[in-house]
Amino acid sequence: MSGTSAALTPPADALAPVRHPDAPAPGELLGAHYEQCFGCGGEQPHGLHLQARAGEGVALTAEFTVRAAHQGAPGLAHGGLLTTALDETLGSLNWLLRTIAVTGRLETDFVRPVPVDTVLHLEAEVTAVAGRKIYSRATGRIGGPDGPVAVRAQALFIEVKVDHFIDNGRPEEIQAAMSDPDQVRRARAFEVNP
Ligand SMILES: CCCCCCCCCCCCCC(=O)SCCNC(=O)CCNC(=O)[C@H](O)C(C)(C)COP(=O)(O)OP(=O)(O)OC[C@H]1O[C@@H](n2cnc3c(N)ncnc32)[C@H](O)[C@@H]1OP(=O)(O)O
Repeated sequence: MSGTSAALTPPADALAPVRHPDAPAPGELLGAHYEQCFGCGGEQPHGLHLQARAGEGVALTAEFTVRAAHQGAPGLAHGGLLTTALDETLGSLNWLLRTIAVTGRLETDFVRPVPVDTVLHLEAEVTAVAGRKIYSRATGRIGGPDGPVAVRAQALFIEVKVDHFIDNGRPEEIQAAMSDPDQVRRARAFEVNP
């Protein structure tokens, strides 16, 4: 059984999402938005190391291999971890809009257990945009990109400015990020979204 709460249903005046002209080309890897990110960063030893690849329109695919460090029950992925993979995948969609956004709401259906060493094949798309609100959905399959659905999610992301992170993040990490020219360039490129 699954369902979607009213908060994840776009309003009648919501618009179709528009891929930004400078979005990565279809097939291109998006790379990490922050190297310390648990979802996509390369500097988190037990992180998901999720790799997302731009698709057509405002859609993408991603892969994540479940490791022993990601268990909940013996030999099975922790549900919260799978939700994290979905959150990261859905969040990556905002790169294609060139919009900085944070997760406001995320609903997950767990359909099948996911064993350790499984590659989770994710696909996600933005379905609608209403002002600062970005509606999206994602599916995770096992056994191959066309395998059975193991997890699916719907989400609402809310657009924010870079100041959201500067004002709320722990000062040590904010200062380190602000002194990294690559990180600043990535953040500012998003902020000048016309
Ligand atoms: C230094 C460089 C850094 C660079 C970093 C780049 C990194 C990229 C990062 C990637 C990160 C990866 C991903 C992560 O890990 S993101 C991490 C997890 N998420 C968060 O930490 C977000 C925490 N929440 C907040 O900060 C605020 O609540 C936000 C910003 C979301 C909204 O507070 P704000 O005061 O701004 O706005 P508002 O309250 O007027 O709401 C606006 C509209 O939205 C609607 N609404 C809001 N919430 C919900 C809800 N739960 N369900 C349904 N609807 C909701 C609300 O009704 C309203 O609708 P309307 O009345 O307009 O119709």
